Amino acid sequence: MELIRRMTAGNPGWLIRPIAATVLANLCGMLPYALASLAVMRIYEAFADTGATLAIRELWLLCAGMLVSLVLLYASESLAYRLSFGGAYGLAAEGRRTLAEHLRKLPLGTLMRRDAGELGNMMMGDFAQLETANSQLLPQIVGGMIASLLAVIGFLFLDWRIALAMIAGFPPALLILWAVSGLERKYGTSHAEARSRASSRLQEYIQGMKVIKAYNMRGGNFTGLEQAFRRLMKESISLEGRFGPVFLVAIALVKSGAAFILIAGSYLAVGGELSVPALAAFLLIGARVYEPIAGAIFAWPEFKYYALYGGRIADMLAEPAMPGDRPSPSGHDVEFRDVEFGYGDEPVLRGVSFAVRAGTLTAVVGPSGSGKSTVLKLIARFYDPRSGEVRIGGRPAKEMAPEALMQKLSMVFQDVYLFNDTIGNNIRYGRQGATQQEVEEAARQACCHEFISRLPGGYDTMVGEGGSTLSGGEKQRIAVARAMIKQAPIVLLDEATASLDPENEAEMQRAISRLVAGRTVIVIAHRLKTVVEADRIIVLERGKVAEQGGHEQLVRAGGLYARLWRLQQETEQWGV
Ligand SMILES: Nc1ncnc2c1ncn2[C@@H]1O[C@H](COP(=O)(O)OP(=O)(O)OP(=O)(O)O)[C@@H](O)[C@H]1O
Repeated sequence: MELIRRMTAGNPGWLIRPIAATVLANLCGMLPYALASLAVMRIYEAFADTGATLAIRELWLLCAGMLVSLVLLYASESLAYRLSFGGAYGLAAEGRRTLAEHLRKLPLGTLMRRDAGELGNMMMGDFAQLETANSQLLPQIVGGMIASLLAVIGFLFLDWRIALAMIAGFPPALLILWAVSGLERKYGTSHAEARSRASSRLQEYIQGMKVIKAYNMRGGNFTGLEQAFRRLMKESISLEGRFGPVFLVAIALVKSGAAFILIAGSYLAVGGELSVPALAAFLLIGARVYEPIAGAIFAWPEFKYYALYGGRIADMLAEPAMPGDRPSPSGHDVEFRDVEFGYGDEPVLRGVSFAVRAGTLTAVVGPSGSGKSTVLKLIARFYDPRSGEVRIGGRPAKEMAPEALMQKLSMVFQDVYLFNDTIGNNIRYGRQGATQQEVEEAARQACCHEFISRLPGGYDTMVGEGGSTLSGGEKQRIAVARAMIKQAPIVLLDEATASLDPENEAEMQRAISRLVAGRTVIVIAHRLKTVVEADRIIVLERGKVAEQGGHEQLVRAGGLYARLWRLQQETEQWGV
């Protein structure tokens, strides 16, 4: 059951029809042999000295039955083939959709614990392994088992002694397979890990190509990648080398049953207890049974190996989604109450408390690493605090459905990500279903309409993955347009530190002043103007609120803010 759960990534229903069709195909596969054996027996009885006459009509009927059974065999096998592939690919498509949806609901912390390439591998590679396993290996295994079971049951009715001879090699074969299954899982897990690691390292290598070229990196810089490939090679050889011979022995033992049929059958035939055609029929059907079992034995370890990938997907799906199902409240104020938080063991925010009134502008300042971005991430519920509370509109954020909370928030972070889609659609991600006019209006407000209109494809121009075809300033303004079209009442903003050219800088400032007008704004401030105009300034130092208040008040207090202020006047930048 656990194996099925893993192989179907939690959706076993998808395999019922393909398995039923495979069973049907195997039943149909036995039919021509059973009818042929019956015909041979009738002919033998007629010519042997038994006094029976040859029933031509019955023979014709048997021949017709064989023809029909061949047609049925073709029809059922093609049905099983279609359903197996349809089921396996449908299962993978549905599984990928479910996993993508689930990832969206997970806390960012859960995702961050994973290796960068692992989720991509899981989404494409692991599901591809399940496709192969469910479309090719599973029918082979199920078919093999059904065929052998039916043959053994049939033989038991005809002659239990022959049936026992037929399966004489099964118990030692099963014993061997059972004995190695623990070891096989161990080496299989190790191989799957090596494969996934090699894939992640390769992905990292390709993604970092810009830096690799820029710094002319080679040789020793890629020992990690080389080691990952070397380990994969060793694990592959070890897996095949260790277990291949074991399976060959198990198959030889199973097939040794044909020799036992011959010995036991000959003995019975000499004693007059078994007719020669019955012996021939047993050998004919017996040989037909061993092939699918051999196929199943070969497919089984591979299938179990793929189940490791299914297990990784099932484990990911079992990761708890972010809790909270209440709608967001109507208020737009934000409050931190004694918030403690850390990404790992080390605390990053330590007892942070502050309140932001609705419709005001609050600037968060502090030295690099003091926890400013973390504060914004907790408001957006990328993470939940370890203790204390983040409250929005007077209610704990962690009780709210993440989707409901997101409708209240617009975010513009420094590392703007644009999807590999048109510029228009990238703005429309802010509000699905927005009309072209609304998109253009948002772009005008965000001071990017002009440069978009100058592009050859206008709003239909494709943006490279990650926004690689646009300048830093253009990307930021598109992000502002995306936030603008959302019309959310709370805006979280991380001002750009990267210096833009004066024209871009002025446009960006204008775009942002339009975005924040009349909203609750919490901004990581890097610019003098923003700090001075803020209704309230929160000064963070090593994860604690060192001071808070208005600009004049904090300058007079002569604390950290006053020091930062003096430094800022020399460097023109906050967050020193
Ligand atoms: N995803 C993460 N995993 C682990 N540690 C993190 C993560 N993000 C931030 N940190 C750590 O948390 C601390 C606070 O980081 P944060 O980004 O909130 O600081 P910041 O004040 O915004 O810094 P900066 O002004 O340099 O952007 C830092 O020590 C940082 O190394």
